[in-house]
Amino acid sequence: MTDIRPLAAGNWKMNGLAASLAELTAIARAAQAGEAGRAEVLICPPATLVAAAVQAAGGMPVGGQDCHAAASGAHTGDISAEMLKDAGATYVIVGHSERRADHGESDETVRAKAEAALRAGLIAIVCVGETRDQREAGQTLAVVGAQISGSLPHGATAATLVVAYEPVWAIGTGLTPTIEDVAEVHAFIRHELIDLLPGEGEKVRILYGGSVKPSNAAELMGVENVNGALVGGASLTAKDFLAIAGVYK
Ligand SMILES: O=C(CO)COP(=O)(O)O
Repeated sequence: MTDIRPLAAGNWKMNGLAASLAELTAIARAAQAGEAGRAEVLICPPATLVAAAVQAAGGMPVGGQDCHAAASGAHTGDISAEMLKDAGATYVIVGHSERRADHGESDETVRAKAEAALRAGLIAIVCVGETRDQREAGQTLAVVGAQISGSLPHGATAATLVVAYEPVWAIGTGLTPTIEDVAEVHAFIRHELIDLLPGEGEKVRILYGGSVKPSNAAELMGVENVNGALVGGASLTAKDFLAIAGVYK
C-alpha cells in the first residue's frame, strides 16, 4: 500500500470568515514548499468561502463539506455538487456524522450525494464511524460495514473516492481509539473496499479522523491502512494543521 499518496484534509465545519483565508494561504504556501512531503493537502472551508478559498489556495485543492444529490432545483439553502465544481472545488465531504446526526442523513442519502459528487467530477470523501454506544456494544465493525456497503457510490474508483473513518465519540472530544483499534477498523475497511471495488479497493485512500492533533498525528498516520487524516479543530490554524500534515515530510 506504500504507493498510495496520503491526504491531509482539513474540515473547517461551520467555522471561518473571510479573514480566515490567511490561514488557508499559509497552509497552501507551506504545502507548496514541501512541508507536507508527498502528502496531498486539502482544506474544506464552509460553502461561503469555497470560491475565495480556491483563489487564495494557489492550486492547493479545496473541497465542500456537503452537497445535495440533485444538480439543481427547488431546494432552498442547499448546494449541488455542480455548484461546488463551478466554484473551483475538487473534493466534497459527504456523510459526515454531524450531517448524519443533525440532518438525519441515511446511508441511502449519503450514497446519492456521493454519486452526485462523482457525476459532477468531484472526488467524494465518504465518512463512516460508530457511536460510543455502538462501540461499547461491540458493534463497531458491523456498523462501519453497513455504512460502507450502504453509502459508497456505485462506479467509484481510487481516483474518485476517499473513505474517512471517524468514530463519532472521538470527534471534538480529545479522545482517540487505541492504535490497535484504528488498525483493526482500517484493515476491515480495506477488506470491504477490495470486496466492493475489485482492482480499485486496494488503492482507495482511507483517512482517520477524530481528535487528530500535532501530538498524536505521527502515531495515527503510521498505522497500516491509514492513508491520511481528516482534521477538524486542529485544521483551523495553519501552525497546528501543518504540524499534522508535516508527519509526511
Ligand atoms: O469531524 C472531524 C473531521 O471531519 C474531526 O473533528 P476534530 O478533529 O475536531 O475531532
